[in-house]
Formats: sequence, C-alpha cells, structure tokens
Amino acid sequence: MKYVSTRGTAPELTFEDAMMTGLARDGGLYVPDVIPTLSHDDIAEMAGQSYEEIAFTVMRPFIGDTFTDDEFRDLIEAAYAGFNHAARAPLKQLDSNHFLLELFHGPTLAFKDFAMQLIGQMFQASLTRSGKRITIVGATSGDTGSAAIEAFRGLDNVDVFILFPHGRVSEVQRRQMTTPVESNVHALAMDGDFDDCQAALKDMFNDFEFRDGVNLAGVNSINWGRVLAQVVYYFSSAVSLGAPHRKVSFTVPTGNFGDIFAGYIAKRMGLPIDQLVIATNQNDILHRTLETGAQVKEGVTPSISPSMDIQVSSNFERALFEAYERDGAVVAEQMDELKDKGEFTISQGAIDMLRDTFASGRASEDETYATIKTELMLSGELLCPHSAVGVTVAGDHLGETPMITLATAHPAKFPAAVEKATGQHPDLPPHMADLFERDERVTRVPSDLDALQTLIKERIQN
Ligand SMILES: Cc1ncc(COP(=O)(O)O)c(C=O)c1O
Ligand SMILES: N[C@@H](CCOP(=O)(O)O)C(=O)O
Repeated sequence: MKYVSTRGTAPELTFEDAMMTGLARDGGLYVPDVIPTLSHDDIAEMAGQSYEEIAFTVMRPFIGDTFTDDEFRDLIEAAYAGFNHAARAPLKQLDSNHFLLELFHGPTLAFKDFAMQLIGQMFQASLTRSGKRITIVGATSGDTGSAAIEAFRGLDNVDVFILFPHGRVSEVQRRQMTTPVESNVHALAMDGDFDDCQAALKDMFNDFEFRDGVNLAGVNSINWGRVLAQVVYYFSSAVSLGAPHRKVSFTVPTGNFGDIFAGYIAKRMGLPIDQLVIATNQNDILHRTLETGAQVKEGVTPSISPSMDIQVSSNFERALFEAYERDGAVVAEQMDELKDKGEFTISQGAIDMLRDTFASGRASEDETYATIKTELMLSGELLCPHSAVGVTVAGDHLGETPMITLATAHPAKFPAAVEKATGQHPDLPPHMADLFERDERVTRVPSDLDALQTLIKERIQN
C-alpha cells in the first residue's frame, strides 16, 4: 500500500512514512493510492465482535508492513484500554429510526480520542524503532489539542506544541490544554481564529528548513492515520444496526471534514451507506459549497459549537481529489485559488460527484439551543452543542433508512451552552473533577510565523 499526495507531485510514501510526515511536501494531503474493499461476508462477520476486533479488520489493509498483525493488535488494545465504556462507541436510540453514536467516552471526552490514542501508540512504536526525536505542532479549535496532549504528554522523544485561538475555545477545553504539568507540553494561545492557527501550521510544514530542522510531525487530520482510525466506528455502528444486510445513513457535525471523510472511506470500502450528511453550524461554508458549487471563504463567526468554527476545511481537499478523479494538478490549482483569492469554483462534473456523495444542512444558534432542550425532554440525552447541530440537521434527512448521528463531544466540555439550553449543569467525569483547581500554563503568541518558529526552536533546545 502506497500513499499519494492530493496535489500529485510529492513522493509516494509507505503508511509509516506518511503518518510520520504529516503534510505532503507539495502542500497536499496523503491518501492511499487504492482504497481497499471489504466483502459482504467480511462485514457480516463483524456482528458481535469487539470494537478492537473490528478496528483490526478495517485498518489492517491500510498499514502495509508497518506493523505485524500481532503488533498492530497490541497497539489497538492499548489505544482503547483507557476508554470508560466497554463498547467504546455505544449507540443510543433517540427515536424510532434515529440513533446517536456516542464518541465521547475516551480520556478527553471527544471523538478525537479514537484516533489520537491510536496515533500515540503507533508514533511511539515507530519512534522506538527509529530512535528519532520529533516536534509535534498541532492546530486546534478545542478538541484535537487536548486529545493530542493526552496522547503524547510525558514522552521524552516528543515535544508537543498546540496552537489554539485565544478566547475562542471553551474554558474546559482551554484548561485541558493548559493544566498538564509535563514539560514536553506547550499550549500556545494565538491571536486569531482556528483558520489562522491551521494556516500557520501548514506554513511551518511548507518551510522545509524549519520542518526538517525540528523534525516536524503533525497529528491534525492532515495525518492520514487520524482519518483511518475514524473509519472504524462507521463500521461498528452500522453493523450493530444490521449492515451489511441493510443500509444506514450518517449525519456528521463537520468542521475540518476529517470525520465525514472517514465515513466516505467506509462507504468506498463497501459499507452500505445511504446518506452521508454534512451538518454545519453558522460557519456554513461546506453547506454553501454544496448548494452553489463554489467555495467562498467568509470570516469565522464564534458560535456555541466552537470546535466547528472553521472556514478553511482541510480535508475537503481529499474529497476534491476524489471528485476530480484524482487529478492532483487541478486540486493544486483550486487550493492556490482558495489561498490567494479566498474562493474557487468547482467544475460541474466534480460538484455532481460531491452532491451524489454528500447531503448537507446548517443549524443556527437558536436551533442548536432548542435541540439540546427538546432532546433532553424527549430522549433524556444531554447533547453537546456540536452533537446538537448534528441532531438538528439529521432531522431534515430522516427516512426509512436508520440514521446515525455522531455525538462528537461530551456535554460537560461546553457547560455554559448546555446550562443555558436546559438549566442543567453537566458535570465533568471523576478523572477531571478538579480541572478548575489546577494551575494553568500557557503562552500567548501572535499570528506571526517567524515568532512562532523562533519560540518552538528555543523551547526544544531547552
Ligand atoms: C466536538 C467536535 N465536533 C465536530 C468537529 C468537526 O469534525 P471535523 O473537523 O472532523 O469535521 C470537531 C472538530 O474537529 C469537534 O471537536
Ligand atoms: N475541531 C478540531 C479542528 C482540528 O481538526 P483536525 O481534525 O484536523 O485535527 C479541533 O477540535 O481542534
């Protein structure tokens, strides 16, 4: 299995190299050269299997000879051992044909743990073999950062720097990133929004002198390993509702497009998915793109679902690559237009493919509050605002096929919005109960590439 860049000119890599490299050297994102498929029987056999067994079957074809089967099974076991639900990703029934996939039972209470805990294990195994030391830089709108810190804190061959937009994450999210005491953890509060943080990260990858000098690695969904690990819960949940013998649909609260792209990969692998619905908050660039056929960047408006306050949606590039039948030159051209002019127009053939593959919808702030309130009354489920965006949009796409909406974070990460909607204060789980008593350690940084690179170089020398 080889990995190719969405912009067509970077060297082809193995799974291990693609995982450790992050962004391709032509600015693109790595994807497998061929998407493997599972047969109807392979999928049927997953019924009754553990999450870990399904994870092995789904991911094994992608990793080549990076790990032996036994090594890979051990890494998967270790990754999910710290989750506090036996099913890892349990399904709850909301209504006769609407289900909620709870993805917040990992250590940092968001779906990011599913991939980040495994990436942490795979990185450590690879670094032990190579004897290398790396510098991870991540950009976060709130959840990737804490998940990455949790996965890499205390390791002596890794420094982890997390850029988050100052004042634009919830207090719980901020404290998850600023209270770890390990000296290899560096929380950086940057002036600007998440798009600025992600742009700075990509600029660091595109500066080869810096990148090679610090051994830069990425754990955002730039990293194919992140997307891959997220494919698994599409299979586990669909199978528990009767796939492959019947179809299911998914609605996915979406920002950087990594999670829903994982759903697309599951479909390409043979999972019978009917609808894949993109649910956006008021930062609705993806919904507008599907409606109009043009991607036009606007400013980011802060919302009660801050992790989805994104306009430049990194993994949309992977979907475009498929929509343009893997023509990297066209993708590179369109990505340059987005960077230079803030917009690009998708060809008719490509937008037809995207509209055939994805549906979309948008939830306003008022609708999101209303869904949190009514869902608690109707089903007893206390939703986080991101999951509530999903449930709101899913409501417009319910039909005969069972709909699974992804619940991407625990309500206790966003207590202010949840309390405003319901009057209930969601409590943090016991392992985080003293979060508000812990000391914070954070560096305020400008949105300035030189300053960021200087800070990172100085910190890793000490
Ligand atoms: C809680 C939550 N929901 C939804 C999303 C959107 O997921 P994605 O960026 O993969 O589209 C994020 C951020 O990634 C998130 O943290
Ligand atoms: N919502 C994310 C944004 C980064 O997404 P990623 O999937 O590319 O890591 C966050 O919580 O940080």
